Amino acid sequence: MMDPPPPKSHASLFQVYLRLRPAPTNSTNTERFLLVEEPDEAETPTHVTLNPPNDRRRAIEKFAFTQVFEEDATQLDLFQGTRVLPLVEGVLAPHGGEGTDGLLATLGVTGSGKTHTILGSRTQRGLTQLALDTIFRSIGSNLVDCAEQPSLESSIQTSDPSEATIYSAPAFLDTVYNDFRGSTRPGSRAQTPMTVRQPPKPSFIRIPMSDAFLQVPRMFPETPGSVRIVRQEDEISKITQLSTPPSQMDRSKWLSQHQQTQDVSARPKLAPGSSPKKHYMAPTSAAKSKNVTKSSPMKNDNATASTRTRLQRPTAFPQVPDISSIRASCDPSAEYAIVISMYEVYNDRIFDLLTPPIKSNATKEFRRRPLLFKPTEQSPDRKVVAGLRKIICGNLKEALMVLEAGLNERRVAGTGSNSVSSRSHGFFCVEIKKRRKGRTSGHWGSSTLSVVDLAGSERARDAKTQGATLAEAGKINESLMYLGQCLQMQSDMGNTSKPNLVPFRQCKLTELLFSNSFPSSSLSQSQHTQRRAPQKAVMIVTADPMGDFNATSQILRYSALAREITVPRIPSITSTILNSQPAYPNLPQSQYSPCSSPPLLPLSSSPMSTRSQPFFHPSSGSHSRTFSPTSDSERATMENAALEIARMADIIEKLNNEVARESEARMEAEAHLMSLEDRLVDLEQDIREECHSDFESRIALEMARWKASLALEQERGEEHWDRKVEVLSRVTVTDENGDEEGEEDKENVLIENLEEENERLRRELAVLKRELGSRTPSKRAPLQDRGDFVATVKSEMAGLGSRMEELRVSGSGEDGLGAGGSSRKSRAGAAATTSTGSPTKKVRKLNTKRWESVEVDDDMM
Ligand SMILES: Nc1ncnc2c1ncn2[C@@H]1O[C@H](COP(=O)(O)OP(=O)(O)OP(=O)(O)O)[C@@H](O)[C@H]1O
Repeated sequence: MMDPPPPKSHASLFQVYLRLRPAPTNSTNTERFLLVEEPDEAETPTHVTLNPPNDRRRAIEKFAFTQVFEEDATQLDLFQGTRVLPLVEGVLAPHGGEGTDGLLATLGVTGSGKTHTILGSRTQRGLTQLALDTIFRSIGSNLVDCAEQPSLESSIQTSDPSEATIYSAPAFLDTVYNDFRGSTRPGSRAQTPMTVRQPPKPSFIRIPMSDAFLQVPRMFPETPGSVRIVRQEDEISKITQLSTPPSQMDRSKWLSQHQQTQDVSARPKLAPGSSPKKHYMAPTSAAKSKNVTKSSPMKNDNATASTRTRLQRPTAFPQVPDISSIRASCDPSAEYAIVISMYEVYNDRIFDLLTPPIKSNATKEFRRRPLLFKPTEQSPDRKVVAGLRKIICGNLKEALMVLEAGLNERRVAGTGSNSVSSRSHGFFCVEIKKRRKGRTSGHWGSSTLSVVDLAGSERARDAKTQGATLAEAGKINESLMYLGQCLQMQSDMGNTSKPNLVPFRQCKLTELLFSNSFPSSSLSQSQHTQRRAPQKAVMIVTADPMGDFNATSQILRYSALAREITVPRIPSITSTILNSQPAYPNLPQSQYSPCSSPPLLPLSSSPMSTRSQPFFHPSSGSHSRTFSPTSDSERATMENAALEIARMADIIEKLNNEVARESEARMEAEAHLMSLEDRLVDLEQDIREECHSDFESRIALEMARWKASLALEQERGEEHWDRKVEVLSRVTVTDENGDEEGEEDKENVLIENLEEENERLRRELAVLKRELGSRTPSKRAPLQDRGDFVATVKSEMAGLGSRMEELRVSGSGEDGLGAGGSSRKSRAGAAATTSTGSPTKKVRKLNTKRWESVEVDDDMM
């Protein structure tokens, strides 16, 4: 017998429970590969054996869990058996002080019943609803009332370490549901989504998300990947079972009431198993948004409120199982507030499920902003999901409606393995805020119960997923692989409080699940904040004992608290030989049985796998053949052969496992690659759009700058030309003045020259006269006789005379006094010159006296 599972008080990070689901009604698989080991009397089962179907050569594995729940276990059994109550008490902290965080998660292959366990079904409450019910009833009158104390909202907001935005439930629900307050309409939990024909996608329909609350159409605008798609047949079958469970009321009455409110008759009735032909879907939010006119009291929602579709108000929730007798203790000296938040981890990013998506300017699509898991100013030592929207709930109904609103936003899709398959890891967090009673301004301490519905691991081949859904599956499998590594590490280490031994920082999911499992060791821990106790965590592994063998065995391998592997039985011929006489004299006889394999050591390295007792395939022993070796040597040969066969079988098994692992890893890698490609395309698109808008804004800026500088240049150019023209005109005026003066100067120079000439001639004349006077009378020839002299003097005098005349004419023209025949022409020219000349121009006048005296002298001669 395998070692017992660790005691319940064992300090593993997670208590791990296994729940087996009943076979689905449409299951064709009849071979059961998971067998529950009979417990000792008065004990609950804790071990299961995994028998490979149709292949007796494969190893038989045995797994230990904290407890195993068989197919007939009810939701209440789970609630009590998985010890949810101590988790609730941990967060309520009945003995004062800060509470202990609790984590309740489900893990399993797709379709194995995780969501059913944690969130329930149409008729049954899940562990989440049961935990909420317990919390509200246990706190009772110690719960604060936001309606009575409006300041509560802000005081809780101030104490919240996660940069959250906090609202009261009525304010939030007003923006989400129609007629939240007023309606008395007898509602059913199963109102029919509006039907819309949608031919292009024939095999799926879109409906609101939760099984438990099918009546609500989508709250927020449709976003890629955020729709819940289910096969119509499932949906029809669900709808026909909605509202009050038929077991609780007369079926015909229920049906007639149901038909009144649901209009089911409008839809085609499907035979069981027939494929859907017509399709309906909830109206798109864009279409519905036109009807939304009521203004929202919530900040930032007004912009989006107009584009959001409101949900139909649920009026009834399942009441089964009834846990009114179960109550957790709470701190009577404290007052409590219950604050709910919801988020999902999708493609390794965290998205708030209670904040509506925002329309992107670039892509015009509604998108959620991913949130960060980080330390904040008020929580430097612990990472928190920062920036969530949190809702203060005053009663169970409000909490359930908030839960429903969030579930509506969670990503789910129909796959080959599950018609309503979760495509993200959903986190539902109930924060218990607590402070001393009567301290109206006191700080609110807080501890959280997180309920996690993990997405199921799946094989692409079985799930028949492709494109984005396959890529999602790749991400899901990858994160579950990391989770598996962490869980394996905890089971291998037995008890580990050392965070560095558990590789939980590899992805968001494991960070969120494990980071509160270790006591904070941060040096930066504030003096005011107490060192928090590590969270208490419960993991419920769900499995279908007749489902996918490979996927189930893989999940069991890494989630079980302990594991033992036994090599397959030796062929019956060998066992028969060995039967006749013990072949292993060193081992006790008690370890053999007539049809057993040799006592090979288990293969697992798990601490619990060191025991040597093998366990056997149920069918072994029934095929024995007798063979009697004749001698010792034959017997020895046969023994060796048997050992060799066992060794070979072991190697083959290992190789088979290796191949299975490798092909699984390859598929995961391929899916991962596809998801990366998708992200790359998205990223490229975003970058292109960003560049485009950036480029456009730069061009616009440059254009504006260019126009401004052009205008400036033009202005400067004009100014420049104006100045040039001005300078030119000034220069022209100056030039004109300069010309007149030059002309005057020239004339003056000419006159001076003439005067000098005149003077010279006079002197020459005087010299000649003196020379003449000093000669003898005989030699003295009259001047008239001297032709050369007379001619020279006469011609010079005539030249001088004419030039003088010219000057006179010019001077008289200036004065306007001159007149007479030949000078008239030059006077006109002079007049033309003086018209542009300076008015102050003065022409020097010839000394006519001297000229006249020359003429007198000439006459004398
Ligand atoms: N214990 C159970 N009893 C009755 N029905 C069950 C049980 N477990 C699961 N089911 C049914 O099986 C179907 C699939 O279960 P569920 O959606 O909970 O699977 P899941 O593990 O959450 O799948 P996924 O990972 O794809 O989301 C549902 O219709 C659910 O009602």
